[in-house]
Amino acid sequence: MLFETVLILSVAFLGFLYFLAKNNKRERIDLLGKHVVITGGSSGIGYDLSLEAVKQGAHVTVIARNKDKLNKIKAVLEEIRQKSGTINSQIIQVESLDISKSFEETKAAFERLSKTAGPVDILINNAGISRCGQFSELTIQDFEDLMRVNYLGGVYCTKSVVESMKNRRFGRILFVSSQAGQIGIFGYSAYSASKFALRGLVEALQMEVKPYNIFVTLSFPPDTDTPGFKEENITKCEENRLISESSGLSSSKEVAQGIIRSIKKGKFVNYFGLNGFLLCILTAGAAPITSLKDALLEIIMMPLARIIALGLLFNFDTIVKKCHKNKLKAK
Ligand SMILES: NC(=O)C1=CN([C@@H]2O[C@H](COP(=O)(O)OP(=O)(O)OC[C@H]3O[C@@H](n4cnc5c(N)ncnc54)[C@H](OP(=O)(O)O)[C@@H]3O)[C@@H](O)[C@H]2O)C=CC1
Ligand SMILES: CCCCCCCCCCCCCCCC(=O)[C@@H](N)CO
Repeated sequence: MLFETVLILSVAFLGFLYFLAKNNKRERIDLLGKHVVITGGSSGIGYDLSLEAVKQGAHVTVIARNKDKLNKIKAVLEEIRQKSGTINSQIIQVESLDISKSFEETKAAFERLSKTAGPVDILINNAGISRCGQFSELTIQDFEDLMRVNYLGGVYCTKSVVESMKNRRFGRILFVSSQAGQIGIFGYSAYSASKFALRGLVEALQMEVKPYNIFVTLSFPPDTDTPGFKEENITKCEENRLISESSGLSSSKEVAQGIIRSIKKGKFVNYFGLNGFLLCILTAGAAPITSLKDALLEIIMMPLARIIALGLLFNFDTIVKKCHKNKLKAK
């Protein structure tokens, strides 16, 4: 009797999850002929994203501020297009724009860019900056700058494309957050907050745009070897370096390829490596279900992820204590 009850309940539970997963099914797409806009596409992760998108046959628009860097990436992209020689009509364009300055300017730029390469099919909100330092050392300007670029910049760009996506009943939007947008760590009070903000935005936005066949993805890369990362390291405090190192260092190429894959599948979250997987389980919260397998893994593994996180937090506390002692000694 007990066996039968457990069996019936398990089947009912699996059926329920299967129904939920099916209800959230996301159509697979490819990039061929799509208009892909990449913010911050002139350096680091964005640079490799632009390369990958052109290789896969998309019309590519790169947005960033510095014109020299934009011209360089444009030349590289033109060369790839010529080598692959698949479609000569593939459009490549660059636009010098500060995404954090004003919504009106951003909107006008997107209107211009859509006239030449067609309405935006895929928007990759990648441009971002980082400032590392203890809360008492960071200035109010730091907090405002990070929020303006990492959060509001993404809002302005997304608002510039979402109406047209809704009208066309098609669109994919990805936001590059960070593992530091899943957990807060020493030195990242300003940075983590600006990346956590994206989570709330994306959960609400996804719920609103799902009926229009628009899917939104949050990407959580670990430390990645880029010009931005090298610059960040100059001022990085010991505590932050030691804690961040526990999640390893990725290459911008592997991160870019992972991001493109997850956009094509329409995943809600995009992670890298075992730590990235565990962090997504730990922070699944109210993330929408995208497959039966993912949902089962989350349900089964959440307690384990919490236990590992507690052990890790203990380790981080030890690092902070040690650094604190060393600083007192140095004084
Ligand atoms: N590298 C890492 O360790 C990790 C990075 N990330 C995130 O990934 C994203 C890319 O990082 P990464 O490749 O290291 O960055 P880089 O500093 O190497 O490149 C940043 C790009 O963004 C552009 N950009 C910066 N500010 C603006 C702005 N206000 N308006 C328009 N474009 C801007 C830059 O061009 P220009 O200066 O000419 O405007 C550049 O093209 C960021 O969101 C970052 O937070 C997440 C996890 C790890
Ligand atoms: C159950 C959980 C286990 C997982 C362990 C995870 C360890 C967390 C380490 C945090 C790494 C933060 C990297 C930030 C990168 C970044 O955004 C900047 N470099 C940007 O320039």
